Amino acid sequence: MSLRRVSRIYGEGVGRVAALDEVTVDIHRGGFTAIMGPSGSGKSTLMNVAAGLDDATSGEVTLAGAPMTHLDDDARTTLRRNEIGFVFQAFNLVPTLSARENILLPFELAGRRVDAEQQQWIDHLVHTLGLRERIEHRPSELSGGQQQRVAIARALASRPAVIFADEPTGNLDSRSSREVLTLLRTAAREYGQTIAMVSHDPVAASYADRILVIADGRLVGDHGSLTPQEISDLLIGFEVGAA
Ligand SMILES: Nc1ncnc2c1ncn2[C@@H]1O[C@H](COP(=O)(O)OP(=O)(O)OP(=O)(O)O)[C@@H](O)[C@H]1O
Repeated sequence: MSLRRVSRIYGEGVGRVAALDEVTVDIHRGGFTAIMGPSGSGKSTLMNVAAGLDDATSGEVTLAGAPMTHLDDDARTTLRRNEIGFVFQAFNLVPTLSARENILLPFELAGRRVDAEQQQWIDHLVHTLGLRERIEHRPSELSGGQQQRVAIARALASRPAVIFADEPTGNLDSRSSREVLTLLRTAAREYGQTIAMVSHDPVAASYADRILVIADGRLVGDHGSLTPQEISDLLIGFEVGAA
């Protein structure tokens, strides 16, 4: 996935806000990238524009070889369904469906049948994520950590070009958080799954192999793997700098 001089401007005149200001970045295949920055710096906007949920005001977004910014709504929806997985803080599972049905939902929505190879992959995920015993349960019968594992299985099931995770551990206790972050890291390392995670949490970001820092809509930092302490120090620098 790549962004070339991508801007997203809201409002005009005195109310004009450049939520993204000429951001250029490549997110490499199989990488686990954390997107960090102060509140209001443009992280959600970056994710929404990269995922085609919001339009860039200018610049180019390319996803899985397709020029997202030049597609019509239908083509973009299809690209998003096939090539992007989402994991949110609030899990976003359908309460009336079982874990199994939630995992298969993207295939249903896309009108795609699950072939034998995909079924094998899904079975593997369910087993690896420790969900086998819980697969017929509804979300309300699962713990927060289990619900997030279902959401991760759902995102990984169709092997999308990229998974966007927005504060995926925001609602979890520290043990479940560690499990979920380890899973995301494993998905990138072992399955080559590209993951972009927005987080405020230096511990969460320390699981990533790359850390992007956004401030005032601009990309101001691009680092390899860092410790939680190094990440905290980095962010304090920007909070102070922005004040
Ligand atoms: N629909 C909108 N209309 C006007 N301004 C907006 C809109 N959405 C976002 N903004 C502004 O764009 C800037 C970036 O917002 P964004 O939500 O991307 O930040 P963020 O880094 O995700 O923040 P947080 O960490 O608090 O979630 C902010 O100044 C915000 O007020």
